[in-house]
Amino acid sequence: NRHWVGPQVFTGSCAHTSQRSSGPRSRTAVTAAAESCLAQLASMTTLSIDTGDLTVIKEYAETGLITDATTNPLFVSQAGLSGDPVYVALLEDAIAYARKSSTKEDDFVELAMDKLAVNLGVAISKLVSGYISTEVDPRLSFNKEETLRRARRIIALYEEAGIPRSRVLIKLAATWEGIAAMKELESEGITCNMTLVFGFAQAVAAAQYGARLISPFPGRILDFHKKLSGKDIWEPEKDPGVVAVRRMYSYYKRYGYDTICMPASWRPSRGAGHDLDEIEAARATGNR
Ligand SMILES: O=C(CO)[C@@H](O)[C@H](O)[C@H](O)[C@H](O)COP(=O)(O)O
Ligand SMILES: O=C[C@H](O)COP(=O)(O)O
Repeated sequence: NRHWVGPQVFTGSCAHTSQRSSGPRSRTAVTAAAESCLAQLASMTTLSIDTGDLTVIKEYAETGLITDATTNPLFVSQAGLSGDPVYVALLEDAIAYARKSSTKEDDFVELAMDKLAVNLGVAISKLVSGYISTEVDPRLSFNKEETLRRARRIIALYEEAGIPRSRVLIKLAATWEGIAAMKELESEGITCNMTLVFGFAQAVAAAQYGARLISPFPGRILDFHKKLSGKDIWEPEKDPGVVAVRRMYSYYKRYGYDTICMPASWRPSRGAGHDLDEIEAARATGNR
C-alpha cells in the first residue's frame, strides 16, 4: 500500500494561516472531491498533513491547501522499512552519519534513528512551507533530562542540514515530564508540539507552560467512549472527542493563550462512509 495511512491524513490547527500558498495549483492524484473537502477545511483552518509518505505529501502540497506536516515514530519506521530507494537513501545516510559520529552501540542506534527522523523531515521541508513536526522517542516520555538531550540533538541535526529551528516543532508526549522539558525548550527558541493529549488538564498545563502547539486526539477519545458506552454512532456535535477539543480550544480563546490547538486522530463520528463528518467536527470545535 503506497499510502501508509488511511485517507484521514490531515490534522487541522486552529490558527489561521498567513503561510498558505497562493501559488498556482497543479492537479496530480488528488481527486476533485478530496480537493473540494480540503478547500472547505482550509477555509476554516491551517492544514497539516499527517504522514511521512513523500509522494502523498507532494501531491497534497501541490494543491496549495496544505502548508504543514507532522510525522511520528511510526511514519519514520515505515519509511525506514519500506524498501523504496528514496527512503533507503535516507536510511543509509543516517547509518553512515551515526557510524561516523557515535561511539557506544546504544548511542549508534539512537543517533541513527534521530538522524533518520530528521532526514525525513528535511525531505518534507522541501515540499511544504510551514512547520514540520519531529517526535522525540516516546519511550522517554517520563524522563525530562533525556527528552531535553534528544530534542536539542534533533534541532542541531536540522540546523546542520540547513533547516532553521523556526521550521521545526519538536513533538513530545504531554506528560508532566514532557511539559517540563517543553518549558525549557521553548525558552531556547525550540518550539514544541505537545502530543498524546487526551484530557483537558494536559491541554491547560501545556498552554500555561508555553507550548507552541498541542495535538489532542479526538479519535482516540471517541474510541474510548465507544468502548465504554457500547454506542457506536455519534452526531459530530456530540462526539466526545469533538466536545473535548471544543473545550480546550474555547479555554485557549477565553484566556488569551496563543498555543495552537491542532487536533490529530480524527474519525468520522458516524463511522465509515461518513467522511464529511470530519468537516462537521472541525466546525463543531469552534475551529474558525
Ligand atoms: O500527533 C500527531 C500530530 O501532531 C499525529 O501525528 C498523531 O501521532 C497521529 O495522528 C495519531 O497517532 C494517529 O492516531 P490514530 O488515528 O491512530 O488514533
Ligand atoms: O504522536 C503520537 C504518537 O507517536 C502516537 O503513537 P501510537 O500511534 O504508537 O500510539
